[in-house]
Amino acid sequence: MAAKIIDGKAIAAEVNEETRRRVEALRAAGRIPGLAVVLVGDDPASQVYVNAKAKKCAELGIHSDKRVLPADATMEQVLELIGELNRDPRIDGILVQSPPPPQIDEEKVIAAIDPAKDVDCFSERNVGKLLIGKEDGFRPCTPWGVMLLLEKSGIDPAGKHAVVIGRSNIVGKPMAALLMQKAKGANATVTVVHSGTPDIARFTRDADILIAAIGKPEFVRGDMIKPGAAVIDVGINRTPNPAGGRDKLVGDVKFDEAVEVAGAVTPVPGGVGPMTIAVLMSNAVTACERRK
Ligand SMILES: Nc1nc2c(c(=O)[nH]1)N[C@@H](CN(C=O)c1ccc(C(=O)N[C@@H](CCC(=O)O)C(=O)O)cc1)CN2
Repeated sequence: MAAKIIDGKAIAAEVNEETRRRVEALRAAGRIPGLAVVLVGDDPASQVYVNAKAKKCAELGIHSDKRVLPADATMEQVLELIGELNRDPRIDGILVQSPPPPQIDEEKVIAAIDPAKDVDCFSERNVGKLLIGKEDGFRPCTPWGVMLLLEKSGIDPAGKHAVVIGRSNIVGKPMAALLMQKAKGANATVTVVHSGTPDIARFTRDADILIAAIGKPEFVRGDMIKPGAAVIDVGINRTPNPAGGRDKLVGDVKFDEAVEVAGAVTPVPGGVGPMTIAVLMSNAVTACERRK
């Protein structure tokens, strides 16, 4: 039987509706949440994402401040801008679109963001809070988006074997931390596999929940999936369109094969991507709600 297709757009719309209500309540109290989105350079995919963030802010009533620095911007310029945004009382959340150009030390830039405005949850302080289960930091956008997709699709990780493919700071590591947390909607037994793991399929075939975040187009094939598993595809890979025109988007999972084996699967596009932006919006509003 073909797998259930998890509709990330529909679930993101539910999350956004809740965020819109919170914005309305803040505005009624004379407060307007503000999000600053910093793009260094002109990477086409990053431009798509920052524009999508600004558009979603406008839809939800969040003030957005998009700042674009040239591809040859210096560390000093980026740090000066972060300092300005840290001090700006209209700005509750700040993010720097990743990846920045090579001359920019991303770790130093993240460290310069006021942790109370770090709505990406990339800073050492907020990642630390996440690891120890403190809830006064922020929820990492893509991994928390995955947790919501599971919850809203009726997939409870408790007692299940979750396998995360990939160990990036943005997705793999926080994803594993969230899934293993002793909390309602989590409590999974987690394995993380990565480029240094021999025979990845040996682990993925045992996964009740498989999260693919390795950045390799269609890496997960049907024969790597346990029948009935939930397969969440975090990958967004751009490949040339054989028919010409715009690049084709493919995930880290070979969708046509996965759909024949899995119990549930997310598509690309329209799966995890919209959730990333929905959680970011929610985090920006949380930052505003917390501000004295
Ligand atoms: N500072 C950050 N940088 C990056 C993050 C992040 O969370 N914070 N994540 C990714 C990019 N990203 C958000 O920034 C992101 C990626 C994809 C989508 C999305 O909605 N994708 C659509 C397809 C859109 C398209 O490319 O045409 C989908 O999957 O349906 C949203 C956000 C790396 N950088």
